[in-house]
Amino acid sequence: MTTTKYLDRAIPTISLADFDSRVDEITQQLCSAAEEVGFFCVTEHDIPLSSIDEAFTWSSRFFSLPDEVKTTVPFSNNAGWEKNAQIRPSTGAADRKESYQMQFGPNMDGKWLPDATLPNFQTSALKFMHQVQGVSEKLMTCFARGLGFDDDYFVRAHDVSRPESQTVCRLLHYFEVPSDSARAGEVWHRAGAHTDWDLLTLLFQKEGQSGLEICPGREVSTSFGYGDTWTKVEPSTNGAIICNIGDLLMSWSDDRFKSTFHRVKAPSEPGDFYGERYSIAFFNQPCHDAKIQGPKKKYPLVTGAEFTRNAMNMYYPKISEGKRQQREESSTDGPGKMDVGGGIVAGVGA
Ligand SMILES: O=C(O)CCC(=O)C(=O)O
Ligand SMILES: [Fe+2]
Repeated sequence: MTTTKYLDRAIPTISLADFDSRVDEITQQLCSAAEEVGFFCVTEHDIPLSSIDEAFTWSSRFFSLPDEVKTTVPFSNNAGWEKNAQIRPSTGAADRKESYQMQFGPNMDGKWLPDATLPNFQTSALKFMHQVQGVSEKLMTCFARGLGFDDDYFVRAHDVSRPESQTVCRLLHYFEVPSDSARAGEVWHRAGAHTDWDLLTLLFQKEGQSGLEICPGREVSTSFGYGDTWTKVEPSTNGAIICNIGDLLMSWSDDRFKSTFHRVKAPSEPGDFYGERYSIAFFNQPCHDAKIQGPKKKYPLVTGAEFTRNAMNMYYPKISEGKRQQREESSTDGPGKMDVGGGIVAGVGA
């Protein structure tokens, strides 16, 4: 087995305290973090730690439900539940996890469980999502300023009160990995290396549940290759939000801001975390009718709907190959590796 090469890279920590009076300073810090690493940590963001803890409690309540219940809200159109069904082009195999994607508007029709099944879940989830949207809007304001757009430019394009909204909050649950999996010759992908294809991702992790790693160095949003030297991003202990630039903001900034490859490593080396792992990712997706083009017009103008479709086309052939490969593997490994969620999960902003 090969040993992972690691490099300590500093992940900038940026405080949003006194946002209105410090907006220029924060803009400058965010823009340089986005230009250099593509990942940064946001503190003093006004979401209380208790709300984040509560969101994780709801998440574990949701995932503790029997699969027969969760399968009544199956994944389609970027909303709903899937299990072992997301295939990454970088690995060609399914991530061993389950996820539940929630949106703000009509895309969730039929995708919320009835209140009798999980009382107050929908209300609590939407409350948390609006809090995260609030932080996203501050970051969007700064990135708009940094690029010379008017302050509301990105906020308008990501208006979650419109039916055209595509923004997604994704609850994630990675399964425990058997500690002898490497010896048994098995590879348990948690989240294979990828970039997110949204504007900006806000990620909540749980203390002690490590595994997130980044690999900076991508120069243009149209390239797929990434290096082999990783940097660990440890979960925060104080409610800090880990944020990363997605492909959409990379192309919308004419490649000035970097959408960085990252993964949740399949544990295989001493010190890796093998236990079950929960995280929550909030993907800021453009409204269908948003018009996307950077200030220097490096890439042709596309709408939010077209951008998502182009991203799907770029990944889809590789995903299909992966699906075939997974089917072949499943036929020798037995039912443990079959999709429960069914179908290919793509176009999820990640
Ligand atoms: O679970 C994590 O920590 C990261 C998840 C992620 O990168 C994604 O879902 O796009
Ligand atoms: Fe991601």
